[in-house]
Amino acid sequence: MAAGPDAFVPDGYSAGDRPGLGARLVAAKLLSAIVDARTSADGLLDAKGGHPGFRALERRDQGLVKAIILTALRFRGTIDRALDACLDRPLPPNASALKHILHVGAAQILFLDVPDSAAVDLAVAAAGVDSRSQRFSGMINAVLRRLSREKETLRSVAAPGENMPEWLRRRLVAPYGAARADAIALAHLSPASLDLSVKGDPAAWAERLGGVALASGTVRLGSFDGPVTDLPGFATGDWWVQDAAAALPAKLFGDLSGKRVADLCAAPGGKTAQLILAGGKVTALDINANRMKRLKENLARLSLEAETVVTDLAAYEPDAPFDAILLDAPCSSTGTIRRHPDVGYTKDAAEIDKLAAVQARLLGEAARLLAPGGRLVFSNCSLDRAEGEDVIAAFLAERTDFVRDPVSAEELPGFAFALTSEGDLRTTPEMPGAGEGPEGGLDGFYAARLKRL
Ligand SMILES: C[S@@+](CC[C@H](N)C(=O)[O-])C[C@H]1O[C@@H](n2cnc3c(N)ncnc32)[C@H](O)[C@@H]1O
Repeated sequence: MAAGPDAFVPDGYSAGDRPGLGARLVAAKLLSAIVDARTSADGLLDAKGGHPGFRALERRDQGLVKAIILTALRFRGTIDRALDACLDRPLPPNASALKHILHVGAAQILFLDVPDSAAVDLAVAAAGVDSRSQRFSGMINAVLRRLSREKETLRSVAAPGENMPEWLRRRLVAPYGAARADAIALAHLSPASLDLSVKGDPAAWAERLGGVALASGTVRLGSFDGPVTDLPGFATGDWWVQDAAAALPAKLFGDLSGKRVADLCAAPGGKTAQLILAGGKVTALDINANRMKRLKENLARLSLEAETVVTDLAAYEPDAPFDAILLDAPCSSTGTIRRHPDVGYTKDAAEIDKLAAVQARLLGEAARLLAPGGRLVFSNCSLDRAEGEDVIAAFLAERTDFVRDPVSAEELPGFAFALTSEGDLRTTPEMPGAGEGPEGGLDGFYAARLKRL
């Protein structure tokens, strides 16, 4: 039997006794798993494979837990400051369970459309069933009530960088400067738009779905908060979800008609679909069998075909070299924080250095599979130079049989602003995307195109 919200409740008490309590207990528990145990939120907040407590909640409560957690992470700095302003004395050290209960309450009071009284009462009730927090019930009540009274002043973001974990801010200030790091931090506070890559006719799909067609062909629907599977064109396989920036690296190959193409870190297959539609005879490779299963399902829905191989790239020995290779390498994903605000709390600088070494190794493996004269695009969704520009600089310094093949503005209509002086692609979340207002924003991406001499 799956553990329900009662799994977090002591004997003799049922979370079901109090509507909404189960959702708050699960939210506090999962916030702890993310912040203290550095577990990825995606894995926990999955209706099928997620945390048992989350899976056991009603669909509506699952939506609430998701909203609470994403908001609590997005505004973690602001919430910390607001709570500090309402506390008479600092929280006791090691009172992590108490802190999560307060953050769950504060996220609702400051940023979500939940009656303040319910948020306060349920935080007090959540403390009542947690042996470590019981004795703080009175304090929680007083602090959250004060927060509710003063929320108009306390919820504004005091400094652009206050919601960005310090380690990440340091990593971004160095390459981008303080002003751009601040702009990135502010962009992280708004959820990303829903972007679709379409098999054909972006203008018609934009009109049909009520979105806009970007110059790159992406259809942007702005904020969307429902199951994408219900949208026209999903069941018929006319489009797939893909951020506008994530769709750019595969475009750097242009027409692939008649070419042997390898997508070497392929799953779940957004870029594989693009390579097939560009005319390539595509081999999609990935080390992860579960993710490859998703790639196959995605291609089947889109009625697209590729050869699929599940293996470690290091062990792959194809019959012949490839004319074009995409290496969309695993990375820290700091470019996707608008969608995944947990990344700032589950990753750190040491992990970035580790991933940079993995990327360098995978790039070496990809290079041995490319035919002379062939092109290789290296990409990933990190904002960090160590995982992007530095990997390519080190590779080119060592491999004199490869040169950079700079991308020109004409190749990426509407995205000239994202090209570096060396001809690489570099997007960051504060960039315009659709050009203006809330429709703006892009995931952070890096891509470099190389040519084998
Ligand atoms: C960023 S994801 C790829 C996303 C994909 N290109 C897309 O657009 O849908 C990176 C992928 O690299 C795969 N991977 C990591 N290490 C690998 C290795 N040594 N060999 C092959 N694939 C690997 C992971 O399983 C993961 O699916």
